[in-house]
This record gives sequence, C-alpha cells and structure tokens, in this order.
Amino acid sequence: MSAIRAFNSTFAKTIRQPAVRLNATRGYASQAKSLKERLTEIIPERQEEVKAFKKDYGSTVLGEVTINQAYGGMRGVKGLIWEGSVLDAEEGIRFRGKTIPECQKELPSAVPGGEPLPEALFWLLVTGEVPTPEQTKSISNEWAARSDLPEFVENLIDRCPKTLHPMAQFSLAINALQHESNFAKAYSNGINKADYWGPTYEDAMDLIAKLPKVAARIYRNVYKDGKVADIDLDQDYSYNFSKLLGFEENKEFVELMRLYLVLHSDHEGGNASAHTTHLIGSTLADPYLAFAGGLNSLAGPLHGLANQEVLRWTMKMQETIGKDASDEQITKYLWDTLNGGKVVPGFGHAVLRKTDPRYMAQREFALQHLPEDPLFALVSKLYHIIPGVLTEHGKTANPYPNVDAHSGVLLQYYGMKEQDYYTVLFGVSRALGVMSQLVWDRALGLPLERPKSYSTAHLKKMYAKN
Ligand SMILES: CC(=O)SCCNC(=O)CCNC(=O)[C@H](O)C(C)(C)COP(=O)(O)OP(=O)(O)OC[C@H]1O[C@@H](n2cnc3c(N)ncnc32)[C@H](O)[C@@H]1OP(=O)(O)O
Ligand SMILES: O=C([O-])CC(=O)C(=O)O
Repeated sequence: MSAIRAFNSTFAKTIRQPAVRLNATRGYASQAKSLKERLTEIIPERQEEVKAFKKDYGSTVLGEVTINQAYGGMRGVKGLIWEGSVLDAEEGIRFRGKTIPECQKELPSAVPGGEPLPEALFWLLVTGEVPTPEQTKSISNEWAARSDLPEFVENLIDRCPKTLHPMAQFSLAINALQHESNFAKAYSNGINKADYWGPTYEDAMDLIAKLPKVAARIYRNVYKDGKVADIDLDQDYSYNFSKLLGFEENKEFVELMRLYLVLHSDHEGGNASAHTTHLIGSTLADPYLAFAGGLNSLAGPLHGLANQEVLRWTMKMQETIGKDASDEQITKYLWDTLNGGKVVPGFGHAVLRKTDPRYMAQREFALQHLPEDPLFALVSKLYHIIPGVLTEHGKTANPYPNVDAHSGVLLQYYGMKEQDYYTVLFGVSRALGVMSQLVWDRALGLPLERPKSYSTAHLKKMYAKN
C-alpha cells in the first residue's frame, strides 16, 4: 500500500461516522457511507464512463471559435469540463441537474422546512447524490473537527493592517495555509498519479473546514474587537460561521447564511474564480494555492466584488438624490452612471439572459423575512427600473439582475453593514464548488490546461485578405 493510500484509509477509519438510514421513503442508501467511502466507489465508475465516452465521441466537434470570440473574452467557447453544475442562459444554474428550488426542497436542512445545508450541497456536488440527514451531519462534524488553524496563520491575519482589503487578507491566509497541504507533501514524496485524488480530497475538506475561522478572524479584526468565538463541534457549518462572526443569536441570519453559502457555491466552470482555480490546479499546484488564485479572481468588481459595489452604488445614489427619490430621479442617476463610462453593478451577465434564479431565491427570502425593509423596497424598485434603462442604453446583452444585486440588502438588514467584507462570504461559498471539481479534476486525470493564442499580426497573416 502506498504511503498516501495508507494515510487515506487510516483517515477514513478515524473520521467515519457510521450512520444508518432513518427515512426509508426518500430513497437514501440503507447503510449510509462516508463521503470518502462513497467517492472511492464512484470514481472508478466515472473514470470508465469518461473513457468510454471519449472513445466513442472524442472527435465530435463541440463548436467553432470566431475571431470576435478570441478578442471577446472567449464568451460562448465550449472548452471546459465541469461536473458539479451546468448553467443555462434562460433557466440559470442546476447543481448536478437540480434547480435551486429543487435543492431547497430535496436537500437536508437544519430546521424543518428550512434552507438547505451547504454540507448537503457539497455532498451533492461531489457525488451527484442527495445525502441522507446522517451523511449531511457527518460532513458538519467532519468540518468542525478539521477547523483549527495553525498559530502562524492566525498571527499573519492579526498582523494585517485594517486597511488591507478583506479579500487580500483572505487570499494571503489561504496561501499561508498551503503549509498544511497533504497533496504538496504527497507529491514531493513521489505519489503515483493514480492516487492524486486522495490527498486532493483531504486538502479540499481541510480547506473548507478552516474557512470560517479564517474569514471570521478577518471580520472580527477589521470591524470588531478582534476576539473570535470557538467552534461548536456539534453544530453545522453555517451556524458555526455565524457564531464566529458574532451573529449566531439571530436564527434568521443563520438560515440566511445557509442559503447564501448554497447559492454562491458553484456556477459551472467558465466563471473567473472557478476557471482560475481549475487552471492553477491543472499545474498540480495544491488546492490551497489554486483556491487562493480563485479568490483573487473573485475579488474583481466585474465578478464577485460586484456585491460590494452594488451596495456602495445604491448608498451613493441615496446620498445624492435622497431616500425618497422618484422613478425619474433614479432613471436620471442611472443614465449619469452609464454616461460616466461606468457599469451598473449587479446587472448583466456573461451567460445568463434572464433574471438570475439566485437573485430570485434571495428576493423570496426577503419577501418572507423583511418585506417592509426600506432598502429592500429600493432594491425592488431598481429591479423594475434598471432593465428598461439598460435595454434603452443598448449595449448590455442581459439587462437583468445577477446574484450580486441582492445579497447586500439581506446582510445589511441583519446588521452586517461592512460592504467591503461581502466578497469574503462569497469566497467561502465558492470553495464548495471549486474544491469539489478539483477532486474530480485529479480523479479524472485532467491535464495541464494550455489553450492556443495568436497575436493580431499572426491572425491577420492567417486570415486578412490585404
Ligand atoms: C458573480 C458574478 O460574477 S455575476 C456578475 C457580477 N458583475 C457585475 O454585476 C458588474 C456589472 N456587469 C457587467 O460588467 C457585465 O454585465 C459582466 C462583466 C457581468 C458581463 O460582461 P459581458 O459578458 O462582456 O457583457 P455584455 O456582452 O452584455 O457587454 C456588452 C457591453 O455592455 C456593457 N455592460 C454589460 N453589463 C453592463 C452593466 N451592468 N452596466 C453597464 N454596462 C454594461 C459592457 O461593459 C459592454 O460594454 P463595451 O462594449 O463598452 O465593452
Ligand atoms: O458565471 C459567471 O460568469 C459569474 C457568476 O455568476 C458566478 O461565478 O457566480
């Protein structure tokens, strides 16, 4: 047995939570398995499936690439494999074939009829199967048990100036956690490539488990008293994250956190944070280094940072034209933004051509929990005004709101008012998607990513008539 196989099997024995099915009507397996045990069964089947599919269809053409696409951020170019989710331009995201409302209905929750648990979504993303409540609980327990940070990482976060953007602190801390990487150690010890997925899985689980402590420490240092509570080993991930942030006493906030972490987790493979993580991972840099790169992508205002920008833009608008501004005043303010050569944050999308269902899920939450909130009323008003203005402006392929247009108002309502922090929450959630794919990247032996590029001069030589 290789060193890493021995490590994996010992680890599985230590951490496994034997769980027996309680609910016979929902089609759960009769003897619940740990996530790693289930993956160990599934991976050889999927490897065979992919091998056979490639053998039969490997030379099938997926699409053509135009010169405009090469200059245009590769929009619509089909060239990536991503197992966890697929995005439809009209319908939005499906996680392993399930829409957001289906996930809300089918995945185990912490409270009856409540929001789905991110632990359950992670299991679904990794395996394609809905976990039992016991399997979901085993992930909660496992993440709580793996959550400790090395002291030097805590010190590193504590030494950051409060003026360093929370996303820069987050990325720095994740790079430092690389010290813990099982994959990096296994690679340096000469692991066989057939075994790569094992230590990648261990790193993915450790990394996700440690995120609440990293993210909450940044929040408490920058905005509060620097003290961070302890993890409750018997609680779920979102409860613990809320507790560390200082919000666990508000049960609605904890439910929001569960929903938030599910909604922002995965958006197929071409979005900048997912693609960056996948690209870095393809060099066999370990999961920590890959995810830190993904976070740096997420920190751009055209991507995840838009959720911070939305609130900033909305507040600035309120300051400029007043809290009771008329539709006409809002419309004029929008035109000033557009004529100033700026984007309206939270609207538009590279793939979606309808309102983002993640926006709708957050709107449903607001309608249920904060229907009278004045900021929610304003966000609803903007939802009705902005698409018309963007359509008249005539440039935007999709004038409708994306996920980032709604998250800030919910967080504000519960007292998390520090917008510069919001993308860190997004990053914690995005780890679920990109880490589950990274395990599959290594399990399927996906190679170094390296597409072809040309210079303008070369392209002109190839295609221009004069
Ligand atoms: C989690 C997420 O990442 S969701 C996206 C978060 N980002 C935002 O909300 C920022 C605002 N939105 C945007 O900047 C864009 O819509 C993006 C980056 C999301 C998508 O970009 P693209 O796929 O290039 O969009 P699209 O094809 O519609 O762009 C065409 C033109 O419309 C402009 N446009 C697109 N959306 C907007 C917008 N919300 N406000 C103003 N102009 C816009 C683009 O800047 C582009 O202008 P250009 O021709 O002068 O370069
Ligand atoms: O899909 C995209 O390009 C951006 C996005 O909404 C996400 O990553 O969640």
